[in-house]
Amino acid sequence: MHSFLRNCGLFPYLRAVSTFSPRLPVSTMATSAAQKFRPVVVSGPSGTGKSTLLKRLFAEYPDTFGFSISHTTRSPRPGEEHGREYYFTTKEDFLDLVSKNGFIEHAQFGGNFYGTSVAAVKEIAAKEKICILDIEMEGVKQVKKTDLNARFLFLAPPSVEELERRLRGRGTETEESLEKRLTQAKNELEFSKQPGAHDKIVVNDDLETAYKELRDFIVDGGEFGSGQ
Ligand SMILES: Nc1ncnc2c1ncn2[C@@H]1O[C@H](COP(=O)(O)OP(=O)(O)OP(=O)(O)O)[C@@H](O)[C@H]1O
Repeated sequence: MHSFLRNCGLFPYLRAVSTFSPRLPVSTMATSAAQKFRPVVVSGPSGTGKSTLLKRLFAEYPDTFGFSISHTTRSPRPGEEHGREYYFTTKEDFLDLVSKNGFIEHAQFGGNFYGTSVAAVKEIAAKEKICILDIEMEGVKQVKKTDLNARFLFLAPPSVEELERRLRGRGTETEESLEKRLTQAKNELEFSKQPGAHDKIVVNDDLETAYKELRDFIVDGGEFGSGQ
C-alpha cells in the first residue's frame, strides 16, 4: 500500500470545525492557527514502528489531530460525499494540480489517481488540529518545498538487523518485498543524516521511551512547536 493512504488523508474528516476568537482580524487568525498547529511529518523506514506509535498517540489524544481529505479520480460510492470521504475530481483537474505541485504525494491504483494535497493539509491547521503526515522520503522532500511550515520527526530503528527482525516478525512481507524495504531503509537512513533533514530523530528501541520522546515532540506541552 502506498504510504499516503495511511496519512491523515486516510480517514474521513469527522471533526467539528472549531471557531476562532472573534476579536482577531481574519488574516491574523489564519496566520496564528497555521503557526500554532503546524503539521508534523513522521517518516522512517518501513517496519520501524510508525503505525504502532501513532496509533497510541491518537488513542491518547483523541481530539488533537485532524485528518485531511484526499483527492481521488474514482467515482463516489453510494453514501460517499464530495469533501467528506474524498474530494472527487476529474483526471484532468487532478493532473492539473499535479503539474502545479499541489500534491504532497499522489499515486495511481487500479486506473484511479489518489493524492494528499497541500491545501487539504492546511485546512487541518485552520481548524485548529494537528495533521500528522506519515510519509516516506520522497514525500518528506516534497513537503519541504511547500509553505506548510511542517516539523519533521524521523523514527529510526535501533539497527538494520533489528529492522529486518521486526519486518519478518510482522509476517507481512515476502522475501522480495523485504529486500526492497531494507534497501529503501538504507536510503532513508542516509537521508536522515543530512544536516537539517529532520528536526528530531527518535530511535525506536524501547517502545515506552520512544513513545514518550515522540509524544513530547509532537504535542510539545500543547504548543505543537509554535514556539520554535
Ligand atoms: N520498540 C519496538 N520493539 C519491538 N518491536 C516493535 C517496536 N516497535 C514496533 N515494533 C514491531 O515492529 C513491527 C513493525 O511496526 P509497524 O508496523 O508499526 O512499522 P511501520 O513503521 O508503521 O511500518 P510500515 O511503514 O511498513 O507500515 C510491528 O510488528 C511492531 O509490533
